[in-house]
Amino acid sequence: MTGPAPTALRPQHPASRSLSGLVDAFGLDARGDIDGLEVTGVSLSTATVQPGDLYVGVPGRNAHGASFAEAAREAGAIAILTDEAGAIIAAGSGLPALVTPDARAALGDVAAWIYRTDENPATLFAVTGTNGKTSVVYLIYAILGQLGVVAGLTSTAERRVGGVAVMSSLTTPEASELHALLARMREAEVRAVGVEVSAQALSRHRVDGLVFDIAGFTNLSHDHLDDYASLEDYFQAKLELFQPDRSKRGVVTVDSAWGKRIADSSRIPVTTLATGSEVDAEWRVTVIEETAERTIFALEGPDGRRLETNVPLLGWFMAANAALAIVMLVESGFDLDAIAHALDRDGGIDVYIPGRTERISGERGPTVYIDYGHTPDAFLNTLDAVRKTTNGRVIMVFGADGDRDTTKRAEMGAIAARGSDAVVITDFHPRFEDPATIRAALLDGARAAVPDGEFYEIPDPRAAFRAALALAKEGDSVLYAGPGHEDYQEVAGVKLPYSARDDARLALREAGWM
Ligand SMILES: CC(=O)N[C@H]1[C@@H](OP(=O)(O)OP(=O)(O)OC[C@H]2O[C@@H](n3ccc(=O)[nH]c3=O)[C@H](O)[C@@H]2O)O[C@H](CO)[C@@H](O)[C@@H]1O[C@H](C)C(=O)N[C@@H](C)C(=O)N[C@H](CCC(=O)O)C(=O)O
Ligand SMILES: Nc1ncnc2c1ncn2[C@@H]1O[C@H](COP(=O)(O)OP(=O)(O)OP(=O)(O)O)[C@@H](O)[C@H]1O
Repeated sequence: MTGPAPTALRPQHPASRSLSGLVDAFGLDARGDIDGLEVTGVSLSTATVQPGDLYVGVPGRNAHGASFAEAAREAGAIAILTDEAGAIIAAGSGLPALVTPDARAALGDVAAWIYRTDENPATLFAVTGTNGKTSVVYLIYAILGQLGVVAGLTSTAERRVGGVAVMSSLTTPEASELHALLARMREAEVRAVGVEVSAQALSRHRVDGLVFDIAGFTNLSHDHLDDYASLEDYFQAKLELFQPDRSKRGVVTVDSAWGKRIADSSRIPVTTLATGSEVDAEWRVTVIEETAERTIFALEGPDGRRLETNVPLLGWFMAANAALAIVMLVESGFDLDAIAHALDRDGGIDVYIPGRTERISGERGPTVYIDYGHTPDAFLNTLDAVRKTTNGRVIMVFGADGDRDTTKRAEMGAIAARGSDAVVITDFHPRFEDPATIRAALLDGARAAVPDGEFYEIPDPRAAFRAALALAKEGDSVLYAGPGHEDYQEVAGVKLPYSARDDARLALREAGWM
């Protein structure tokens, strides 16, 4: 794929360690002369290799990473860590090989050793679930800031060290990048870090070499059935986070049966949280008021502990996300009263989450939200929240990912059709799929659910958004779901520049609403 070069935050002053020390520590089979070699970093991709790095060659979908050993050497790598097949492939590269049966499985501990991330670690918060991970990670980061704690985060949107941020590519970085990031955070005296953990990260060793202090679970619903054979397999991948080799304690939202199963099957101490009054839990969040600007909620816990505050985001689920963030902080040792005091002082949770039900319209005209929702459940919840705060019509714009779970498209179309007064179907990231086929699946789902619905099919997202805006009047809402914080559209292997947020602001100005 072509597009902007990946960026990653690494330690600015890495300490070197001896390569033979690494070989001894992990019982690696060293082939070639490694005498006197010092390693300062580790990378899984030639695109990110820096001088002094150990390059890690793992088998991939398209190639064995070891076939890029020569390029890694040219970029400054001093050796390659790989498997037996990789050692044969890399033999002519001029790099000494450190051989292990499964280099990906070894990577987390190797990266932890190279970056010494087990020394003086920050408190680590992991968040998993189908929807809400990024939001909870940002909420933890924001509340920590309000408590005066220097914090960091890694999410689908950004990696953040104190005030420094870079855009993310994967939701959870590869272990090499994650440990480098944690080392950089230690340099910046970050004391607490929120880490968004995808199921894929757990299945692919990306969070190896770490034990989280607190793991949080939001929810589970239909997604990623391209990566997992069934929802049960996807659930089992997430459940792994709530076991002693991954996390010390857990906080689990038990609104769904999946949450209850996590709480019952985990082998670490777990605290439960529920929304509303239907389900039993130790902590309970109750929504008091939902407006287009904020959601006010109460959180009640054991021993009569209680907090009332607000989050400047739309929807009951953002109150649930905020409650999960607060209970995770309490479980890590922060006092609920101290949190309540900081939030009262600041008039609520002072958070900005890029592209999550982000209201981008001004005082006049229809209310416009740009959202990252790309699952049936996210559509259901955001549409419900928008409907509750809209007097007029709700118009929805969306597309679906190409080369990703195709089985959710009909359901996305159906939910959009049922929840909106008009639907504009457009292109999202077609990738290598035919975009017309993706739109047709969404439209079929919409038409099957609401045969006489008002549907438009407009391939170009800029034109689609303008068409939706032209349908809207004062008092109406436009929900554009999918692109969220992203600044590109991926078509046939190329990332074309496109920010839905910037373009929507431009369209609002063109229409005279801003
Ligand atoms: C399908 C999949 O999992 N792909 C991952 C895989 O890439 P691949 O198998 O396609 O790699 P490949 O092209 O065969 O190359 C093999 C190796 O050679 C290296 N290489 C390749 C070419 C080169 O010039 N130089 C080089 O070093 C590659 O970095 C790789 O290590 O290995 C790469 C790193 O080794 C990953 O970055 C990549 O994740 C891709 C980008 C991905 O999209 N993964 C998805 C499934 C994912 O993880 N998604 C979740 C989303 C969760 C959510 O939002 O809910 C996530 O956590 O992001
Ligand atoms: N607790 C929740 N329950 C259901 N839907 C939610 C919840 N929180 C957020 N959403 C919806 O899901 C979308 C994605 O939210 P968020 O980015 O926080 O989730 P995520 O789990 O990080 O997703 P991804 O891994 O794809 O980045 C939001 O824009 C919103 O539409």
